Amino acid sequence: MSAAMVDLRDVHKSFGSLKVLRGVDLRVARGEVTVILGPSGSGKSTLLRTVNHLEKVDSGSVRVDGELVGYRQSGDRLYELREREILRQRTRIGFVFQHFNLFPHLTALENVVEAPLSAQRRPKAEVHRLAVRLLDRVGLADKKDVYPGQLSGGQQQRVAIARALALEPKVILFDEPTSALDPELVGEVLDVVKDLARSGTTMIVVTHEVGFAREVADTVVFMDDGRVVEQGPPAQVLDAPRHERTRVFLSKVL
Ligand SMILES: Nc1ncnc2c1ncn2[C@@H]1O[C@H](COP(=O)(O)OP(=O)(O)OP(=O)(O)O)[C@@H](O)[C@H]1O
Repeated sequence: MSAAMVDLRDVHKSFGSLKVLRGVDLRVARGEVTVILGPSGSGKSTLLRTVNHLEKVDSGSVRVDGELVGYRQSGDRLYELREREILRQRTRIGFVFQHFNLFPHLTALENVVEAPLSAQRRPKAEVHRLAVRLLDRVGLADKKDVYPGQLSGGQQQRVAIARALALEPKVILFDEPTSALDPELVGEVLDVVKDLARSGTTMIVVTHEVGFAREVADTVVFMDDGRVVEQGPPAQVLDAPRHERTRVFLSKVL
C-alpha cells in the first residue's frame, strides 16, 4: 500500500489509435498541491479523468488513499467495480470542471447540498449548515439563494468549489478551473484555490496559470505527448528546467 494520497503507476490510455497517455507515473502526497502544465493535447485532462475513473485506463493502476480506483483485485485479476461502487469512490474525489457544470434549476445552496444529500445520505440540517459555511468560505454567503444564471462565471466556479468541498473529499481535481473565465474573474477563483492549499487540501490542478503554479504548487509536473517529461518543485521545473521541451513550452507561455 502506498503512503501517497494519489498514486498512478504506468498508466496507459488510447482513444482508438491515438495514444494519449504513454506510461504515466504520478504520486501526490497528502496535503500537497500538484500543478500539471503542458501543451494542448498532451493528455492533462485525460490523466485527471483517470483519477476518478471518468476515463478507464487501458493498463496501469490508479490508487486514491491506498484504494484501487474503478477495480477490485482478486489474485492476479482485476474486476471492474459496479457502478454504485464507482459512484461511492467518486464522492471522495472532488472534481472542478472548466465549465462549472452547476444545476441551473437549483440555487447556489441547493447545488452544494445536492450530492451530500443524495449520494452520501447525510442528515439535511447538518448538510445545510455545512453548505452555508462553505459558501461563506468562498465569499458567497450572500448568494446562497441565487440561481447560477444570475451569477458571474467566477462566482459560479466558486459555488462549484464549495460543492466539491461539501463531499469532504480526500483530493480535489481541478481541470483548467479558470480557462472559461473573463480575465478579471480569474484572480477571485485562484484566491479560493490558494486558500484551500494553505489549509492542507490535497489537490491536482491542471492549469495554464504559471504564476499560480509558482506560488502554490509543491510539485509542478510538465507533460508532453502523453508522458511526464519533468517534475519537481516550482523553482526547479519553472526556473531551471532540465528538458528542452519544458524550456520551449515555458518560453511560449511566460
Ligand atoms: N473521449 C475522447 N475520444 C477521442 N479522443 C479524445 C477523447 N478525449 C481526449 N481525446 C484526445 O486526446 C488528446 C489529449 O486530450 P486532453 O484533453 O487530455 O489534452 P490536454 O493536455 O488536457 O489539452 P488541453 O490543454 O487542450 O485541454 C487530444 O488529442 C484529444 O483530442
